[in-house]
Amino acid sequence: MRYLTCNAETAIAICHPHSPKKNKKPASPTQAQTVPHFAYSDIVAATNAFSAGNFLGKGSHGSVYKAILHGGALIAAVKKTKPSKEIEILSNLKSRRLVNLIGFCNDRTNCNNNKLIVVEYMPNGSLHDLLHSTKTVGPPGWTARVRFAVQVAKAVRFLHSSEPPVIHRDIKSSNVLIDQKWKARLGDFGLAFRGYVADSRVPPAGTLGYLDPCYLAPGDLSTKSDVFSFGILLLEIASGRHAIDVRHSPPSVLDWAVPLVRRGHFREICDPRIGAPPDMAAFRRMMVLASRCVTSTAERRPTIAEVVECLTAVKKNFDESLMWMRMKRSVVKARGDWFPYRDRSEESVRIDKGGSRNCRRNGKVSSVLGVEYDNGAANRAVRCKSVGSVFFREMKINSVMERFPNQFGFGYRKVRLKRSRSVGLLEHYGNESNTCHERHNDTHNNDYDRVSSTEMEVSKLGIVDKNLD
Ligand SMILES: Nc1ncnc2c1ncn2[C@@H]1O[C@H](COP(=O)(O)OP(=O)(O)OP(=O)(O)O)[C@@H](O)[C@H]1O
Repeated sequence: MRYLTCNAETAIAICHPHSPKKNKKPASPTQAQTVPHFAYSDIVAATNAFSAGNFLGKGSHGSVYKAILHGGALIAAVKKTKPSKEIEILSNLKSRRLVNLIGFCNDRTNCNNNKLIVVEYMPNGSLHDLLHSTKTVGPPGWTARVRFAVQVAKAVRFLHSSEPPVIHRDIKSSNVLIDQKWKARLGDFGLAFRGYVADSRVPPAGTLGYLDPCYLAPGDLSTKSDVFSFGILLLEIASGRHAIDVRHSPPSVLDWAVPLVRRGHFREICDPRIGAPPDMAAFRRMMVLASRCVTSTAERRPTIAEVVECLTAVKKNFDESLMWMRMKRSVVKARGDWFPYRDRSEESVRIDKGGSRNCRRNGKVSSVLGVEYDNGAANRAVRCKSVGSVFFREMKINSVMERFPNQFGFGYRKVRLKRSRSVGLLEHYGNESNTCHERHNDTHNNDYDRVSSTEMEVSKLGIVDKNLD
């Protein structure tokens, strides 16, 4: 449901919030790429006469239908569009982050003075449905959510950095569609504005709950209005709450979440259906970012480029944390009865080796020669299912360990065995002050490798082989 609608005929004012280029004209229609025109009869045939079977969803301008064109070679979505600049704007934009324009149909008699717009078909529905529909398999997990957020932010960054800039003005979860590769794309340019903002005469428009409160008059339009809507979307993604939901008090996700961020109650914001995020520190950064996006002073909001940068870092942290969790799990899985978990009387080493072809192939656990300690304790090590060597090569272990002390809290250390270049987890149950030398007998090269004992003592967080960085 849209809050206000746009009179698109007035939507060609020329300005920019930060670097006004008043004399710069928008691209003329001739500069726009030629957009294929479809005959109405072709659209009717492609949508099976707008049958219920082809129905995809309903928006404020009408229904959206799946269209099978060119004898099945092209699958598209057809929707009605009000007289607006949507086709002109979309014809000048092409990005894998957007739901791109394929063509249009402009049959005045059949379309009731509206145009039919043919866009790329997104088989996995909208982000709104994924987050809120009870019909879908289950709500997306944290990795998918952050990935979607990064992808949408990149779409907005693409729009804002276009020449002239495009302001979407209707960023919301139902306008984020999921493609066949489960990547998020930004669609619905019915309210989009293309040009430089200073002389804007476009009446404010947007959707209730996502609309920037600073955007009260045409002259208030800026790229920061999109940043505000994106901030609301980010809160929605994190909490699984609708932007406005009258079943809650307060109904607005903004009024509910921002005070929680201020009080530092980040866990309460997390969508209860999917539990805690893999990296709480990164989640906190994400929520602080969302709060900055929705701040009431537009100038204090970050640019979308900053948003992309921050979210990309959050995504990386989430990925790394999940990798550690998986690694831990695989180590625990590999633990045999012969290796008592709770026996902390001696030190022990487990090696999750990424380099063994044998392990990768059959996933079997094999024992390796273990560890020699200065205190002479006999220890055993187990090498378990490989979790991928490429990933490890990219890891900056030092920084990872600093960032995720909790990951190491119960005794795992990540090590790389120098000569074999394999990567392993070292489980360190004994006295922290013990000096530990690891001897690893690789089944393939029979090399004995040593992990520096000094580095093991570097910090309580863990030990790191210097060569890793
Ligand atoms: N390209 C597409 N591919 C697949 N499904 C689509 C596509 N575009 C829209 N849909 C479906 O149709 C529904 C309606 O889309 P539409 O863009 O018309 O409206 P909306 O964004 O939900 O609301 P509003 O018109 O108020 O912005 C979407 O929620 C989505 O499920």
